[in-house]
Amino acid sequence: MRKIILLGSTGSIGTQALEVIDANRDQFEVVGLAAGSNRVLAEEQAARFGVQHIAFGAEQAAQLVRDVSADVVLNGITGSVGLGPTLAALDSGAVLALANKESLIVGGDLVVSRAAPGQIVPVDSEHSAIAQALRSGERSEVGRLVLTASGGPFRGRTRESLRDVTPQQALAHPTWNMGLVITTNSSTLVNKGLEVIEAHLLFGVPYDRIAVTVHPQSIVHSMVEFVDGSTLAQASPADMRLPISLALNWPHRVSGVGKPLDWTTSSTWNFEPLDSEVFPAVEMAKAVGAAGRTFPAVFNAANEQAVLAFHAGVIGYLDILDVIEEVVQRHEPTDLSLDALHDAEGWARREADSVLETRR
Ligand SMILES: NC(=O)C1=CN([C@@H]2O[C@H](COP(=O)(O)OP(=O)(O)OC[C@H]3O[C@@H](n4cnc5c(N)ncnc54)[C@H](OP(=O)(O)O)[C@@H]3O)[C@@H](O)[C@H]2O)C=CC1
Ligand SMILES: CC(=O)[C@@H](O)[C@H](O)COP(=O)(O)O
Ligand SMILES: [Mn+2]
Repeated sequence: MRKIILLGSTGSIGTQALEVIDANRDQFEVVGLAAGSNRVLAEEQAARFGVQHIAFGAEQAAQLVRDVSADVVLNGITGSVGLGPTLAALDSGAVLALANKESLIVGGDLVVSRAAPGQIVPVDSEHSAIAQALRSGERSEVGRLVLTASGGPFRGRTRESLRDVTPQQALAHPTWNMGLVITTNSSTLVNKGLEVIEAHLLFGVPYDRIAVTVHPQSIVHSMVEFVDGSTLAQASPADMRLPISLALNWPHRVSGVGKPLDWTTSSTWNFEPLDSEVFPAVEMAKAVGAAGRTFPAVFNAANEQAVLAFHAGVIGYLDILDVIEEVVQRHEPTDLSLDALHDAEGWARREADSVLETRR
């Protein structure tokens, strides 16, 4: 029986994790839950799963992780506010099932160096796919990692046609049902940019050997290319319960979590290059990832501010990337420490607010 602490229990990842656990109560026991502001749902979940420890907000979530013993901490909080809980999970010795990619990206080497080998198990579908493909080969035989991107709701559009995009249109993801921030990030391709940095940090592959291809069906979740020209791809229907369950039970699979692909009817899988002129986010993320230090934290913080401003009707859709670019250009990086991160993020949020103020 694995004891699970679930952070972000009220969100898309959190509720799907509880579905997996509910269907496999003989394998998993929830010993702690943390949420943000949705107290009603969190308390209902605690009652349903007999959970005694419940926390609200990121600081309480980190304290919960320090106080309650668990085998696995699933971090499904949104945003870089998840960094404290991520570090607490690593310090506790539990396996960290990581959906909250932002904490790894902003923390960079601070997070990686705190983790024991194999302690971080990715929940993000692309990184779960890569982790699965890597189980069968030597690391020295890896040529490239190829991340798939759905392309989002605006695939094929010109930049000019995106000027008047509404929040509702940006939230119409073609293949996944996710929270507001990641869905918006998928539409701008910022999500894929963050995932390139995430892949570099998780798998230690340099940025010039991490590629992105657009795959609108979201069936192939990513691939590993090996030095002999062979490629291993992981394929399954777009259902996050699969990578969630694998991370909770790593390295073992949980039977019957999802439906396999249907081979009795015709289907087509497409792959196409990313249009980096219209969607520059991946190239921007590669540059900030390679520059390192406080740059990834600033990139992420500026994006978080811009996304909220877009949904509040303060800025237009194209302003999201413009705000990030301007803030990143103005940044003077410092070496990584928790204090430096705190200062850089605070600076980036204030700077983003002042840039977006000029675009009202
Ligand atoms: N959804 C998906 O399919 C995927 C998600 N991810 C990643 O997983 C993470 C969660 O995404 P998703 O589930 O979609 O997001 P949601 O917006 O659906 O859920 C976010 C969760 O985080 C909680 N939360 C927000 N702020 C705080 C805070 N300050 N302190 C504590 N908890 C907080 C929310 O609580 P409340 O609702 O109570 O306020 C909610 O439980 C993100 O990092 C995302 O990038 C990665 C791959 C796929
Ligand atoms: C399900 C998942 O892992 C998301 O991060 C997904 O990748 C988003 O889809 P995009 O490929 O559109 O960013
Ligand atoms: Mn993903």
